[in-house]
Amino acid sequence: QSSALYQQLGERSGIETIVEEMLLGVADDERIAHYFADVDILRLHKLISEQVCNVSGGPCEYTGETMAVSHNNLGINNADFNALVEHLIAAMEQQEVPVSAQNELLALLAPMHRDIVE
Ligand code: HEM
Repeated sequence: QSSALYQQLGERSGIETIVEEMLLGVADDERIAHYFADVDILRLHKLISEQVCNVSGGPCEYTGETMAVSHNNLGINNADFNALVEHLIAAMEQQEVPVSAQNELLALLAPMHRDIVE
């Protein structure tokens, strides 16, 4: 049984759209785009979609690396983290995800901050 949050995010296809929009925003944001210059974006899209699906209570397994390993030595700071979150919020707004569900997802991602930011 999938969670209410997973459903409010639009299930698998809604989540894939949200993550795609987020990555498009990131790619267009000179504050943080440079981090992604040499990254396989299709793979990243797949992995972040899996992860969002999984943490939101959907029927997905996350097959990527831990957040600590994958962000190790990238030098990501608080402002970078907040910039990416801005694009995530904008993408959820665009998909008309209710604000309460947006906040629920952000609360589930927040604990990852300590593994991502240096
Ligand atoms: C809650 C916030 C974030 C989540 C959920 C997240 C999630 C992920 C995931 C699932 C991966 C793939 C892991 C793997 O390769 O197996 C990844 C990789 C990556 N993330 Fe994040 N991330 C977040 C924040 C950030 C921020 C703020 C930045 C930089 C501004 C960033 C930059 C990167 C880069 C550059 C990679 C690719 C690393 C590589 O392939 O060498 N991430 N992230």
